[in-house]
Amino acid sequence: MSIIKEVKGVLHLEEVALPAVAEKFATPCYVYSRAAITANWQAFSEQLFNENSEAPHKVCFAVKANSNLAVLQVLAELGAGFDVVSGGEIARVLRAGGEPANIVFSGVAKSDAEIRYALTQDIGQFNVESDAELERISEIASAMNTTARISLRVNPDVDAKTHPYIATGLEDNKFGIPMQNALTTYQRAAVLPGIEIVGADCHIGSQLTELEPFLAALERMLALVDTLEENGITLRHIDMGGGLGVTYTDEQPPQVAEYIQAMLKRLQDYPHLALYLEPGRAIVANAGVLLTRVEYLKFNGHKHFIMVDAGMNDLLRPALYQAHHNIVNVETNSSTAAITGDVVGPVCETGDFLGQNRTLKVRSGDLLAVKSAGAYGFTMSSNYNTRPKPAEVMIDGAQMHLVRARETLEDVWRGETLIPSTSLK
Ligand SMILES: Cc1ncc(COP(=O)(O)O)c(C=O)c1O
Ligand SMILES: N[C@@H](CCCC[NH3+])C(=O)O
Repeated sequence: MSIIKEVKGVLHLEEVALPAVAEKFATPCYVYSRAAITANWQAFSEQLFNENSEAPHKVCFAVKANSNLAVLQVLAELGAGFDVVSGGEIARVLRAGGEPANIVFSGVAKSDAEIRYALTQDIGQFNVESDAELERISEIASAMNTTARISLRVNPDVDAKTHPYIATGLEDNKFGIPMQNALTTYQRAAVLPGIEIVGADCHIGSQLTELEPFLAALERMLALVDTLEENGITLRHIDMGGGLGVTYTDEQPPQVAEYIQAMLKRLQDYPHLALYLEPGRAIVANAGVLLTRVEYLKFNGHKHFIMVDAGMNDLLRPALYQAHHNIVNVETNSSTAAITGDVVGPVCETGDFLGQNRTLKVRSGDLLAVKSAGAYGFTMSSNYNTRPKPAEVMIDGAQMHLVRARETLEDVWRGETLIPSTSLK
């Protein structure tokens, strides 16, 4: 869903003019649209939760994409489940009103404390990523006199055809249990105390723009389901992870309906199996922008630089994955000539850019919007260069809610202490 509208030369999110947000909350600043998050969620829920479906399908929002409490609250109120990867993310979901039973817990290195916390909160299931983790969950659950519901996260060895840093389902990746070992690990899980097998899980990567890798992974997972069945292990659901891509520039990922219907069609032969999904990016990426202001323009004789007040510490994706985010003027600027140059931040790194080779009509003081910044934006931000993290604002119709205040310097160095002074002798 396109959330940004131009009204008389000024960009709006829902009914709010973006310059008003910048004026009130300063820049840089993340701005999210509640309506867009809701619509993106509904695209999933309409496919999975309709009158024709009786299977208890679940959509578990991948919290790592955007863990702002208000974002989680909006989704919890819509009935979302949550895919988490840390004890901290479990705590956030609970704080935002999410149901423990709707939480699935992924991650390759869950600590004792995290496992204990998840069991205490009685979360829906652990997505177990190794034999060693399975043994540890069994020990802890047994000692706590409880049972952990588990799925094994299996690595289906499918090429997701995405950036290598965000492909997770290849043999070489650290994620999941190799498919050829899955039966043995399930058989072990079946006899371990404190363990209840409920499903199987995979996640092959992020920002997938083709349907084919999802369907290839599904085939491999269903072959595993058959093998398990032959060996007396019956699953209740199959979790196909997240990964559906979005349009940053001209990508044409499958529509949510097409993606889900293709999987449901294949699952018709398995009426007892519910489908779980873990979308992150598809729910929030295009529901948010990063607002930033131009500080200076510089021309070094052969190249233009547009220096803005947001850097790689605020939005890491361009530096880390050479990701392309469209960058646009918030107010039409007709009085200035266009320049082509790199949009760079204040951080002392050559890789600190938000966009390269962009053509914009800009002057110092102009407001820019970095689009599609709602996923893996704020959640990947840092305090590098002692830069306070930006504010986050949720737009809801004509209202703007500050849902996270910009950090102060005290926030940035909280917990640090000085050592007693040493005097020179
Ligand atoms: C286990 C797991 N589930 C879900 C997701 C969400 O992925 P996406 O944001 O691409 O939907 C990820 C991130 O790649 C993940 O690692
Ligand atoms: N952080 C990545 C997505 C990775 C998802 C984690 N498995 C991105 O910004 O595209």
